Amino acid sequence: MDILQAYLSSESGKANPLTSQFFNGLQRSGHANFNALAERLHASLDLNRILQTFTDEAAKYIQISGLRFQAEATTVETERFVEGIYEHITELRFNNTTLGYLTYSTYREFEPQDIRMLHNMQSKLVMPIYNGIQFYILQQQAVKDHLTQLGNRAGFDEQFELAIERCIREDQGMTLLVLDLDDFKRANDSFGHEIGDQVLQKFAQILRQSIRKTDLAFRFGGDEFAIILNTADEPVAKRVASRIQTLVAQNPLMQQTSVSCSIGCASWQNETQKQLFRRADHALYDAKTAGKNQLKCA
Ligand SMILES: Nc1nc2c(ncn2[C@@H]2O[C@H](COP(=O)(O)OP(=O)(O)OP(=O)(O)O)[C@@H](O)[C@H]2O)c(=O)[nH]1
Repeated sequence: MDILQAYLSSESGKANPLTSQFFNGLQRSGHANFNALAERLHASLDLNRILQTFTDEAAKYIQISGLRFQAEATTVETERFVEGIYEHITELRFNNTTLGYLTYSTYREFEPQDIRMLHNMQSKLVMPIYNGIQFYILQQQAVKDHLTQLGNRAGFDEQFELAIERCIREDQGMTLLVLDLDDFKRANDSFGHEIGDQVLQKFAQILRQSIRKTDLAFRFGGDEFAIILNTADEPVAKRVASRIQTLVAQNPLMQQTSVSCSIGCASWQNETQKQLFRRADHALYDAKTAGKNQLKCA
């Protein structure tokens, strides 16, 4: 049975008379009381949880296969989001500014009374969503390096732990690259701190350009960086490292400041975070002592 048939069948509850009665009752009385919902929505700052709580309540009255909230800062979806046949998009506004857009995915078009009720419910969602977005932005700032906009050390620790957990749980590999600019102190001393900052920003851009969306790049601080690659395939890791070194060598600012980059690489081998990091760091040390601008794999 496909999703539409399931939805149209009586088992799915589409034609649930109790729901209809309740809903019609609400409409007749002119207003539904969503104060309890408002309280529950205010109890969390997590956008996913806020959206899920709202959807669970809305689903008592209307069949929704999924709800998505898109803001400038982020997009969140309800768990097990299923694309329906119809989409109903509404704007969430607060203080005359757009917070984002809600997309209801459904198997039938909304009736005017559905829309009226949803708008009533949505009025309870505005403040919790606003607070959730502010909280999300603060959380992002806490794990971001301000100069390069890459993840910072705290962000790395968090993501590195998650990556190792994924390796254990899903039997999927990962590779850690640790990178350090060569002779960056000399570039700083010769061209000044501002140019030094530009070198760091350019290098961060090269890292972003050299990895896939599923990989992550970080700046630890100073001229030290790391990349978590979503694969244990050494040739793939070597290709990424080589792309980075080539882009650095071809870049006019890097050429002008005579900065290159050394890279240490290690793939996960049933070990702890510390052990994997130590192996990659040793490989980086080997690359430095072997003359810099090199890649060494543990
Ligand atoms: N411009 C700038 N420089 C920084 C920043 N953070 C750290 N540094 C400088 O980065 C330099 C790092 O120096 P080292 O660790 O000796 O690195 P290096 O000269 O690349 O040495 P090798 O790795 O052996 O090639 C120091 O001069 C720091 O002052 C920053 O945010 N901006």
